[in-house]
Amino acid sequence: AQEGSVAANPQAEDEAYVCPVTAGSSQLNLDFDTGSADLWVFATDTPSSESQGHNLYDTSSGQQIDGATWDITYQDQSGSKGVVFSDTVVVGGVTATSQAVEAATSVSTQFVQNTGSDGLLGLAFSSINTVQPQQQTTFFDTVADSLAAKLFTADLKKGEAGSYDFGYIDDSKHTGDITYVDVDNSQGFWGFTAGGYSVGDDTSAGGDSIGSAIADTGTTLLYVPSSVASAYYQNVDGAENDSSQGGYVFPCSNTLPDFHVAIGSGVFTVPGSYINYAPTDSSGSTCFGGLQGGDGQSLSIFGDIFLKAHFVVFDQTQDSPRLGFAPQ
Ligand SMILES: O=C(Cc1ccccc1)Nn1cnc2ccccc21
Repeated sequence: AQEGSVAANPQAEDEAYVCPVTAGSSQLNLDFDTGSADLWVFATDTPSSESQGHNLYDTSSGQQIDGATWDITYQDQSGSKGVVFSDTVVVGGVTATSQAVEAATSVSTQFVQNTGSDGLLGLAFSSINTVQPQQQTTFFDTVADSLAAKLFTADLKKGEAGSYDFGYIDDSKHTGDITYVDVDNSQGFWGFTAGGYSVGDDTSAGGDSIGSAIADTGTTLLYVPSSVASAYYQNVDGAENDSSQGGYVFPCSNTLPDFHVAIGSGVFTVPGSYINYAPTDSSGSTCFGGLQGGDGQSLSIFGDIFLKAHFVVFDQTQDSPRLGFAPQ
């Protein structure tokens, strides 16, 4: 049975986390993304005007899947599209022998400009993989039956390398028990229900329930209902929701309160320091919040700001999928 571990390296400001992957004969740094299900890469097929500064997948090592194409657009309207090869993909020693590697023939500017990432490795459910006419499986689904245990874990960290482990739980990476909750994968995501929340020294996480949420390593920040974000920033002097800056900003001199959320039988805390995401300009006087209100959508996105404060188990060992959360 296979098991393995790979480093998750933070990009600037923990905007994303990239992991070393071997695809065929190529070494790539890919953004592991539990919010999507395509493994796509910058490749020798990618126009050179779009691929400068990126490591490239050499398509000559793979077998092109005849007629297969893909096209993905993310929530922020970034995206890419292309053709598909079958090749060997190795992550932390775990080998997928016939993995669909989606080579980009067109990539949007957000990805072109982020030269620290050579593509994405989707870890959501294969039901939302975009390859047509025949849908392909994620890396995890491709290797799942060969793993010692059908699960992977994410141990992202603030400002330092964490890890993704496949096939086993490393109990040295978490303190306390793992709290498991049911997953609703009907939309292809690692969906769960978040309960009440509280702010600062009140660790009760009572109050109104946050509701439907997804665990999304491909999203940088933590997006909650606008009422929750408003209640949080009431506790921050000088905070304002500035649409021209894209959301809540506040004077960087603030010490931000912790944010607590009930999930299953547990209460999970995001330290206030994690919610002071980054300065909005070089003067460093105004800072952008790591906790933001969703743009009216009913789905909360528990992105890296939340995930990097915890050890998270993405578990398909049971008849139905589940998520496990533990303090790190
Ligand atoms: O798109 C999202 C947020 C989202 C909103 C609603 C439903 C599901 C996910 N995350 N994401 C996941 N991978 C990404 C890659 C680029 C940009 C955003 C990305």
